Amino acid sequence: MENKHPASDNTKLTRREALKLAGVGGLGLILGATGMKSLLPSASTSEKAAATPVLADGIIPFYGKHQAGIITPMQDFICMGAFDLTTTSLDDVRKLFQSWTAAAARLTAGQTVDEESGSPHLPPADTGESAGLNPMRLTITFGLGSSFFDGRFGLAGKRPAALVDLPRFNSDEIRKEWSDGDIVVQVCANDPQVAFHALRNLARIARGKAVLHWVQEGFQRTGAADPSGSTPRNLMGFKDGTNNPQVSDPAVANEIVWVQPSDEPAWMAGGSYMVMRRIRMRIEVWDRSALDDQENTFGRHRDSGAPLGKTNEFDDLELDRKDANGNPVIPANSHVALAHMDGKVKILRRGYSYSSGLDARTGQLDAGLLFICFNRDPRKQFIPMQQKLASVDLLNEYITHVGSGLYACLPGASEGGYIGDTLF
Ligand SMILES: C=CC1=C(C)c2cc3[nH]c(cc4nc(cc5[nH]c(cc1n2)c(C)c5CCC(=O)O)C(CCC(=O)O)=C4C)c(C)c3C=C
Ligand SMILES: [Fe+2]
Repeated sequence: MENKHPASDNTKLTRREALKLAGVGGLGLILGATGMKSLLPSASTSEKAAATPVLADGIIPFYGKHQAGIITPMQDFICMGAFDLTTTSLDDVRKLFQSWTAAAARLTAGQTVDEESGSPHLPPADTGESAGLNPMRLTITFGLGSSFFDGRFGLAGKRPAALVDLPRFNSDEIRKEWSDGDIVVQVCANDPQVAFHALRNLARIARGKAVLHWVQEGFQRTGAADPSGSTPRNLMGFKDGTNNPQVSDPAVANEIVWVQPSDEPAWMAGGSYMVMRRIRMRIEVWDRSALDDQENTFGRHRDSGAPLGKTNEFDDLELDRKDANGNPVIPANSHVALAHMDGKVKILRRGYSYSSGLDARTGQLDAGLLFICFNRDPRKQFIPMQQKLASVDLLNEYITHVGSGLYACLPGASEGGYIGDTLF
């Protein structure tokens, strides 16, 4: 995860500015042949032909070797949902993914979900709430849960060995309503309405074939609130994401995130495994604990984000450093000391804070971390790491895992193909 927030992501051009820039041509704006109808509110036909600008900064290409939304630098908002298939026909599943692929390509390019029929007697193709909006770096990422391979579609033999049922970890209080699902769709954007619009329209397309099982939303501080793009803070007040691997380096991404052609099965090459954990924080208890307890819990200073005993956020973690009494400066059961895994096991974290009102039973805030990570093989990465954390992490006093899912995120699709075409 990179922590730079391009300030331009939040720059919405007015129609006049967009047309002006389009006239300049070749200076950062691309004129998309497919058009950007939803970007410009009502334009005359001649204007549309002359200027259908694509805001280079607002668009993340949908097609490619890998799905977007995995090593993509994080957007400000997430709206993700899991679907359960109601059809038992593989042909229906294929058609669903073909329709979703076409819709996702349009939406991420800032277009409506489909062409309108023009008939006032039919429901509009698009629900309309993102009309005129910049796509705001929208990405849509699809994954398959283990239940997808349960035999309904004749694909049981194709289930990846890495797509295990996650074990029950110490202190888990996992609830079905926030867990699993046949298919997961992760939607991220720098605008919550753009993200919601995409998931809602994908759910509409799925009608008769799949229904939503859960929807979870998350946020971090926006690029507008922190144009410098420093590491975002979680709801416990600590910088979260500092020591994420530098996946802009392809060698690092191939090692940690992407399933390689040499890995099994072949149809997952270029894909990745996503773990989702809804982790509730006992915020009220945390807020009553002393600053030094908080810092010992994470093993980092709250203000700077530096490892305990150091000054700067990106200073090296030196876990064997001792104080004058011979005790580790960073407690051995602190979160970072454990999650570091001796530097041998790494994951790519891409989580968001969530806030879901009040728990009516306790009168406490229902808030925490929608933890999301990507890894090449969860049996070697997430699972051993979480086993270690679940057993002794000081952070466990303040958190509970209440939702869970593991999904095989398919490789990317090329134009003319569809997400899932390597499998069905
Ligand atoms: C199994 C993986 C992890 C879970 C679950 C997890 C939960 C969790 N983490 C924080 C806050 C922080 N985590 C930090 C570092 C960090 N966390 C993980 C893994 C999981 N975290 C890793 C691999 C690392 C990096 C370790 C390293 O090598 O340095 C930090 C420190 C800053 C940073 O590097 O990001 C914070 C803060 C919370 C609040 C949480 C559950 C609610
Ligand atoms: Fe962590």
